[in-house]
Amino acid sequence: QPANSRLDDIIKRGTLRVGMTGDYRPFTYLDKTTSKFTGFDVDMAEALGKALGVKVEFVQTAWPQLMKDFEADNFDIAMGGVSITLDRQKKGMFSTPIMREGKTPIARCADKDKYETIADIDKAGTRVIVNPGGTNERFAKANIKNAEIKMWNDNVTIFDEIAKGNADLMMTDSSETRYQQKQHPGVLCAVHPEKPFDFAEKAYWLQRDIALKAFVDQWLHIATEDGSFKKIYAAWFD
Ligand SMILES: O=C(O)C(=O)Cc1ccccc1
Repeated sequence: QPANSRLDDIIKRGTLRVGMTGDYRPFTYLDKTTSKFTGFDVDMAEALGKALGVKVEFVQTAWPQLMKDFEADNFDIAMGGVSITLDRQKKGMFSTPIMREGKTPIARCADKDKYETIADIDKAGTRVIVNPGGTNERFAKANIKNAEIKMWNDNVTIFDEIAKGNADLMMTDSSETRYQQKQHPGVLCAVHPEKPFDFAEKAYWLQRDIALKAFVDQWLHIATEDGSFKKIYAAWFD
C-alpha cells in the first residue's frame, strides 16, 4: 500500500467527501428548503463514514458536471445511483456493484402497451423525455432516430411532464421506473422493468486509490453478509 493513500488522507482529515446530485429518488434527494440530502445512498454514505470513523460531507454535483467535478477532485467518492461506465472507469475506480439495472420505459398507464420495444418507441410523433448528462441521455441518443427527444433538466419534475401529457415516456433505470410508478399510482406505469433493454450496474465511483477501493469493497461485503445492506435497501426500495 502506498504511503500516501487517499484512505489514509480521509482518516487523517476526519471527513469523507461524498458527491451526489440530489435529484435521483430514491438514491439521493436534496430538499431545497432544508438543504438536506436524503435517500438510499445517503444512508449508505453515513454507514460508510461510520465504518471509516469519519464525518460525511455531502458535495452537490449534477449529472452534466459529474465528470468535471470528479476530475477536479471535489469529492472522494460519488454516490447516488451512479452507473458503472468505462468512461468513468478511465478516471477512477468503481466499488463492487450494488445493484443490477437497465433502461426500461415509464409511460402513462393508458399507453403502457404501446411502448414494449425500442421499435415501438422510436416512431415519429412519440415524445421521449430525457434528463441530460448521464447514461439516460447516452442511451436515448444511441437508440432514438425517429421519435422526438425532449430534454428536461430537472430529474425531479420530469415524471410530472409525462403525467401531464407534455411527453409520452422516459427510458431510465428500472429501479427508478419502479419507484416512480409507486409515486404516481395509476397514472405512471413501469414497462417490463424486469426485462431491461440494456445492462448496467450501480456502484460507488471513487478516486483512484487501491486502499480506498479495498476498504469500500470490504465494507460492502460485510454489509451484505450481516444484513445491514438489506435493511437500508428495504427502507428505500421495497
Ligand atoms: O449516469 C448515470 O450514472 C445515471 O445513473 C444517470 C441517471 C440519472 C438520473 C436517473 C437515471 C439515470
